[in-house]
Amino acid sequence: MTAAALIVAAGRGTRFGSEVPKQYVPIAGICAFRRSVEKFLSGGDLGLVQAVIHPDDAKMYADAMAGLDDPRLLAPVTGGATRAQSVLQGLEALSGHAPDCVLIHDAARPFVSRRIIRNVLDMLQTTEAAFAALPVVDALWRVEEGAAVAPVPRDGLWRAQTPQGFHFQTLLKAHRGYQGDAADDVEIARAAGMTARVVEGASENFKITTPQDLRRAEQLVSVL
Ligand SMILES: Nc1ccn([C@@H]2O[C@H](COP(=O)(O)OP(=O)(O)OP(=O)(O)O)[C@@H](O)[C@H]2O)c(=O)n1
Ligand SMILES: C[C@](O)(CO)[C@H](O)COP(=O)(O)O
Repeated sequence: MTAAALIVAAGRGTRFGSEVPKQYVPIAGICAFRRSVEKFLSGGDLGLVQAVIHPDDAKMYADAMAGLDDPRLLAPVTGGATRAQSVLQGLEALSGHAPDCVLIHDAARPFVSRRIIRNVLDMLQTTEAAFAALPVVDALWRVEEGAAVAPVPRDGLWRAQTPQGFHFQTLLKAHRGYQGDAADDVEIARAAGMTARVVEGASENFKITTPQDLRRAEQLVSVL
């Protein structure tokens, strides 16, 4: 089974709020985007790695990936205004290479492990879609005006992460037929009738969304 990774990095990081988009902000000298790309290039199970970037970021991308001379890393393509559009652009770019499956990953999740990548790939041997996620363990409350108003049952609730893996042709067809944005690619796959199975993620595989997440990333790197 041939596999490609698609790493989406065309977002603007509005919640993070820095001038440099969060995926290019250094974490102990190496940005999240490069850390993510390196993780998928290591281990040798991904035949191709396709990055999707914002049209304004070509120079930052070149600087971030400087010295990464792995022929499996394809030239980046530009994304769109929504994450779903960016993924579709990446899938179209990969379609000429016709991989059997694709693992889609947020550039902003730099601490994905080899274990998770391997387990998502392994799950794709027996199912058409598989994604990393963690079960919700805390009590959930609906809060209004700063006060708890109703408990929300947490049974069966999982927090989605990436990578999210799919049989390539089925996902490409699903994306081409999908209108609007989506929380993630599992939503698009399910809308097309695919079954998506869960693989255990990890708390370290968090997404850098706010400046607080960057501080957490710096702390994590300091103890690795
Ligand atoms: N149009 C978009 C939007 C998002 N992404 C990517 O999707 C991943 C997850 O998205 P998120 O954390 O929401 O990133 P941003 O959209 O950049 O953040 P924000 O919503 O705060 O603006 C990121 O790696 C981001 O670069 C993308 O490629 N294209
Ligand atoms: C795809 C994702 O990372 C799954 O957790 C997530 O949906 C990305 O964006 P969000 O806007 O932070 O939900």
